[in-house]
Formats: sequence, C-alpha cells, structure tokens
Amino acid sequence: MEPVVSLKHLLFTRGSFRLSIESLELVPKKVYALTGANGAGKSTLLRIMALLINPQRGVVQFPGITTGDADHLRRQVTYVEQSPYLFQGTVSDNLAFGLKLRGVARQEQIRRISLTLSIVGLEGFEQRKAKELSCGETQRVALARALVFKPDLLLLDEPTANIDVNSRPAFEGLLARLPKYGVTVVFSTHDRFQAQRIGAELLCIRDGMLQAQDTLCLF
Ligand SMILES: Nc1ncnc2c1ncn2[C@@H]1O[C@H](COP(=O)(O)OP(=O)(O)OP(=O)(O)O)[C@@H](O)[C@H]1O
Repeated sequence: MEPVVSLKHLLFTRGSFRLSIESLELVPKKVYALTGANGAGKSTLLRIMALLINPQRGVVQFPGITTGDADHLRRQVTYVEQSPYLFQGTVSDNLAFGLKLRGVARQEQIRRISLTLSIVGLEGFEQRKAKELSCGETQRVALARALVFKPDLLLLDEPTANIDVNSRPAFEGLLARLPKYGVTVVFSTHDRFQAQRIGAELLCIRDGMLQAQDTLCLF
C-alpha cells in the first residue's frame, strides 16, 4: 500500500535541538499517536509533515496523495494547533471561511458543514457563537474546520490537552472513527495509554529520535 506520507533522511536543527528521522512511512486510513517527553520534538515533526517548516536535510513526500501542485497538497494535509483560534462569528462562519476561499458553492458549503459537524458530534451547532463555546466544543469545531476540506492527512497537536477527563472518551472515540472517513490521523499526546484506548499505532520520539515502532515508549 502506498504511504500517505514518507519521510527520509530527515534532519532538522534549531539551536541545540536536533530532530533526526532516517525513515518513516505512514499508511492510509490509520491513526498514529505521537508521544514523547516535553521538548522531544513532537510539534516540530507535525509541523514538518504539515509543510509549515522545512528540514535542513531530507525529504517529506506524499506519494499517497495525488498532487497537482503545492496548493493542492496543502489542502490535503491539514494541521490543527493545540490551542486553535476560532474567529468571532458563528461556528458556520468559521467552517465556511476556507470553503469560500476555495470557491465551494454556497449550497455545497452548507451540506459539508452540516455533515462535518455531525461527524464531530456537534449537530445543530451551525449558528452558535464561536467565542461562547467550551474548550472541548472549540476543539471539536477546530477539528471540523480541518475535516471540512476532506483532508487525506490530519495532523493534530495535543488535541485532548484542554479536554476534561469526562469529555475525553467521546473525543478519543471520534479520533478512532476518523479513518472511516478516509483520513489518516497523527496526533501528539503525553498520554501513551491513549494510543491503546484509540487503537492507534504508537510513534515515540525521544530527544529528537524516533524510536523503533514496537518499542515500549517510556519517558
Ligand atoms: N519557535 C521556537 N523557537 C526556538 N525553539 C523552539 C521553538 N519551538 C520549539 N523549540 C524547541 O525545539 C525543541 C522541540 O520542541 P517541540 O515543541 O517540537 O517539542 P514537543 O515534543 O512538542 O514538546 P511539548 O510536549 O512540550 O509540547 C525544544 O527544545 C523546544 O524548546
């Protein structure tokens, strides 16, 4: 099976920090949990895969995504930050913004927004004010805002960090279901047992080095 993303001979340095990955291939429609201690390089790796920062050496390829050009590729690979920013206006406004920019017709916008909100468990939230949502709801809207583009690869930086323990199982269930919609998910977490609960494959980084994929991730 062709990987969604493939990293080869990657080296990224920033001051004394060094992220080095000889080879990593992520297969389609799977969930990966990226774990490791503070400062291990999780966010850096996600941002490299999101093409937001460039490594000094090595290649990041997307053989599983049929690309016309760099813009097309950026649309198929979406990244959600740990504390996502929703702008003022409704939930629907937040989801429609990128669709409008991409020239999606109004009726199709409405259809996709409603479908995506139901995927993240926020049916009927279209007209809710974005700034009046709880942390957990904000996180779901941010996820919906990324999913509405139907990405092939979804990169989430600590998506459950601001979600309380009671709401966490529902959010984890949501992450586990995403491959059903054709998405490959990579999310970072400090909770290595979360990978087990979600049925995600564990990717462990220690001091900027990716550990062998079946290694117990202790840090
Ligand atoms: N904007 C930046 N400028 C300079 N150094 C940075 C920057 N962002 C991160 N770093 C450094 O790069 C290294 C890797 O950071 P990164 O954020 O990738 O780690 P992480 O595993 O995501 O950490 P955490 O679990 O604390 O979020 C750290 O040493 C960090 O201090």
